[in-house]
Amino acid sequence: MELDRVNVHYGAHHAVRDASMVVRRNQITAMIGPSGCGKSTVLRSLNRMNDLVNGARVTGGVTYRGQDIYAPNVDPIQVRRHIGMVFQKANPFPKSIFDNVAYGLRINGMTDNLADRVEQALRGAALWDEVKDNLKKSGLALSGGQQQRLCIARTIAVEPDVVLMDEPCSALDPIATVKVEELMHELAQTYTIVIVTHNMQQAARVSKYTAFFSADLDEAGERYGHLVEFDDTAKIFSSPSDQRTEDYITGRFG
Ligand SMILES: Nc1ncnc2c1ncn2[C@@H]1O[C@H](COP(=O)(O)OP(=O)(O)OP(=O)(O)O)[C@@H](O)[C@H]1O
Repeated sequence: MELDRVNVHYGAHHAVRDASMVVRRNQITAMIGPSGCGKSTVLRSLNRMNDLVNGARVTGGVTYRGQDIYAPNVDPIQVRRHIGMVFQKANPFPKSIFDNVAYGLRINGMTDNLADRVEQALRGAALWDEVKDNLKKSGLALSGGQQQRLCIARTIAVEPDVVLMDEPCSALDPIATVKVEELMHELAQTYTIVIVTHNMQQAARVSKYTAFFSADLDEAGERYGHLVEFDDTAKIFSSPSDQRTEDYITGRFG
């Protein structure tokens, strides 16, 4: 995917200015930066999730495999089918484990071999062994870490290309976090992953590329977010080009 000078407004507030970066296939790309610098906003612009936010407006180019996802003939629901999303707080439906995973499959008419598809998705999310004897149990009865993996299973069941993750581990304990991080590495063999994280160590551990965002004040004193630096994760964390990145990763601000 490619972002070309992406700008996002919420009503009159110009929240993100001129963010340009690429998202490489089958790699994990992390977005880091202090609170309010627009990481989630930019993430949501990658699958038109901002369309669902009142007053949000995205301008600039977002292309997926060369196609402008904001072009008038593009159906946002199809965009989200190819570019799925996992949220900060696991949000299983009040349904059985099976039906949680089958939900998107049914909506998208992917009901041939439904049970196999559900199994594959649960295996892909490293949850199958823990739930295979309890598929009728409510998704809400699982632990937090299991719920997040159920949400990952639900997302990958419809076979997206890209999985966007908005702070997927921030509500998890360290053991569940390690499981989801290990899972990300496995998922990256099949999917392209973009993760927003507050946790710099997590970005350093899991990602190949990192985008560092920051927030500044404009001439009118309004806060806006922007992309400071995008590079290999190893470079961002060892010898960043920009002093602001250096200050952030060494804990001098943010
Ligand atoms: N739904 C919304 N409606 C109005 N303004 C919003 C909305 N979501 C975000 N914003 C504003 O856009 C700016 C960027 O917010 P965003 O949540 O993208 O930042 P972030 O870097 O992900 O922050 P955090 O790390 O705290 O989650 C902030 O000023 C925020 O107040």
